[in-house]
Amino acid sequence: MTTATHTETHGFQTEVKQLLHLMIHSLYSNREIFLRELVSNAADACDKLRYQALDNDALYGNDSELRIEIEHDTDAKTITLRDNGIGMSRDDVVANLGTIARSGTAEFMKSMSGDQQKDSRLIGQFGVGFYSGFIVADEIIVRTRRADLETDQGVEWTSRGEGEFSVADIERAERGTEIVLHLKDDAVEFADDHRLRSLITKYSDHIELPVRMPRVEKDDEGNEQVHWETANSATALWVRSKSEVSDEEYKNFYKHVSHDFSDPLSWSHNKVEGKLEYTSLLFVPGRAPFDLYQREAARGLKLYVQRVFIMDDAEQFLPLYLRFIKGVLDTNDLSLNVSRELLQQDPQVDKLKSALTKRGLDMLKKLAKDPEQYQTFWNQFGSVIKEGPAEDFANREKIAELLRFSSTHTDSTTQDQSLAQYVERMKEGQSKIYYLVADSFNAAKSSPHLEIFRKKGLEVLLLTDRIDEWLMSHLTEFDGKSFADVAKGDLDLGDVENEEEKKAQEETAKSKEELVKRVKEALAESVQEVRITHRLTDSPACVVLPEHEMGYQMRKMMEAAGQPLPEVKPILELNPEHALFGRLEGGEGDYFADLAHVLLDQAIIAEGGALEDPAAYVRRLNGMLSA
Ligand SMILES: Nc1ncnc2c1ncn2[C@@H]1O[C@H](COP(=O)(O)OP(=O)(O)OP(=O)(O)O)[C@@H](O)[C@H]1O
Repeated sequence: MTTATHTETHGFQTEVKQLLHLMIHSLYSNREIFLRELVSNAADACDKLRYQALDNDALYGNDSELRIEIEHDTDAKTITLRDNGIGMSRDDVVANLGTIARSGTAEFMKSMSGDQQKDSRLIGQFGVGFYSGFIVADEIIVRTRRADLETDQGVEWTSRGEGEFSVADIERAERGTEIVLHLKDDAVEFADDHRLRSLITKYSDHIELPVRMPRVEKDDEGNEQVHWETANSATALWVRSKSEVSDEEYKNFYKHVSHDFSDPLSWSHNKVEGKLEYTSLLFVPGRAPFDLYQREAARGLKLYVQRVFIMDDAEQFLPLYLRFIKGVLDTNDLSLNVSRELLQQDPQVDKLKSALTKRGLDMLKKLAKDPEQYQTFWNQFGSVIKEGPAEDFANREKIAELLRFSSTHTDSTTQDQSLAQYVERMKEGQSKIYYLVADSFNAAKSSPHLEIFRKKGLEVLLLTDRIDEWLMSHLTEFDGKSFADVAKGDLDLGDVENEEEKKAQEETAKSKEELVKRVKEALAESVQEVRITHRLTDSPACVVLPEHEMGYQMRKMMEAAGQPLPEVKPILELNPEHALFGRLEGGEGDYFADLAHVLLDQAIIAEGGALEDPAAYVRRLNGMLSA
């Protein structure tokens, strides 16, 4: 019996309390994952010890055979997990087993709806980790000692998972951690040899460390003898050859490295020998984590050097736009004593990064062959991929092949059209890929700029993600075709229009020169130019921006980021076929000026723009309506 001294009681951080509460609701039918989570932690603790022992062999003491042990006691209704890994100090225990370090967790949990709270896949993405023990236990006792501390610096942590825990100092001869789960009455089924063995095979087979369980045998004299026997295959999964690993094993391994509860969408396992020597196992998750857009969120691969675990979240090996990829990199090209700092200077890192980037892109290209799976991927991660062309110029063509868009071809919000499909559908004489950027799908779909394109049967990509304009400013061409924003510059439909049409348009423009001049005078400072257009069929007017001007979407983003921008005046284009154009031609004095202003303001509104003086617009319009 250990004597506990200096007992203190602490409250759990609010996030932990919320998590414990949610877990009970959402994870009931997934209860067995507690074993996977605790074994993962134990394996991580052994990995950390092995890594630290590279510089300090003394940490092993007289026990260098790293292992995990699991035993149960049916009568006492307990399961005990033990590891001889790195262990924890008292401060570590309070910090690690009383809080959730991941930032944004509290906000995310608050934002979850009732149904979402019951969705195990959502709650699973926190990495419920250690706390999952409380799905099956109504009391957990942790006894631990950090490998570099003396035997009198052991710690005992106890909690019933109800808001608080206590910690005390204990004497502990062994380093590492022991976790005793006192099972709830409805979870005693887990205190069973057969059940535990099958769970270990299911979840922990691929862990390189032996997971051992006791087997009681009677010797010749009838005395009970306990043999510890390894219950998993204890070979790191990525070391095995592809043909030996089943899909089920890959999926379980993904859950181990990612702490995700859902299956991955796809994976890519490669062993490379030659100039670079590495094994990589990369996964595409099925669902985006809540902190995908938070700068400080953990990302990156689990890094091993010659099979020794070096660090989690090694972010140097993949570009940001592939930050959702999870997995393992095991290489012989780095030295065992690499640290995060050293990684930044090592030239091998860049080579590995470009190799893994290629692997990642190839994996996505393959995934794209299954349109349904790829759509799931795109809906979750598409806007991250859109960061690609700006970040990774060298791979921009490959990235462009992976992009999916909404388009006038489908007129649906689903982004499912590739550039290759667009190019295939291009009309004879069409040389450009047309696109339109707007704030929302509806604004895009009914933009006046599309009128002529619809009339001529020309497809236009409809871009409504915040990042789209940024994306398009980094994509210059695809398959030899350049991109053209339909709301910027002069309208150029190339050879889709014949010479006669062009000539007729020029003539109309010429004959209306006088009117254009009058409108320009009436609008004075509000526009930089007025011209006649044939872009429009139904609308009387639209505004366009000069070819190289920043679009409205990007302006809004820059302004929101506190970046002041010089004002740009729009170009107003008028539709000579429209009835209101006829009114303008016949208009005089105030009526003429009011109508010119109303047409300009309406064009800005249709564009999703904000009027500088909305009240003036309303006044003018009402004046005209009641005239
Ligand atoms: N068996 C163990 N030995 C040593 N430290 C442990 C052990 N189990 C947990 N810990 C420590 O407690 C921390 C919190 O564990 P928990 O499982 O809650 O989250 P995590 O493993 O960090 O996160 P995630 O599960 O999302 O990866 C771990 O990071 C580790 O530092």
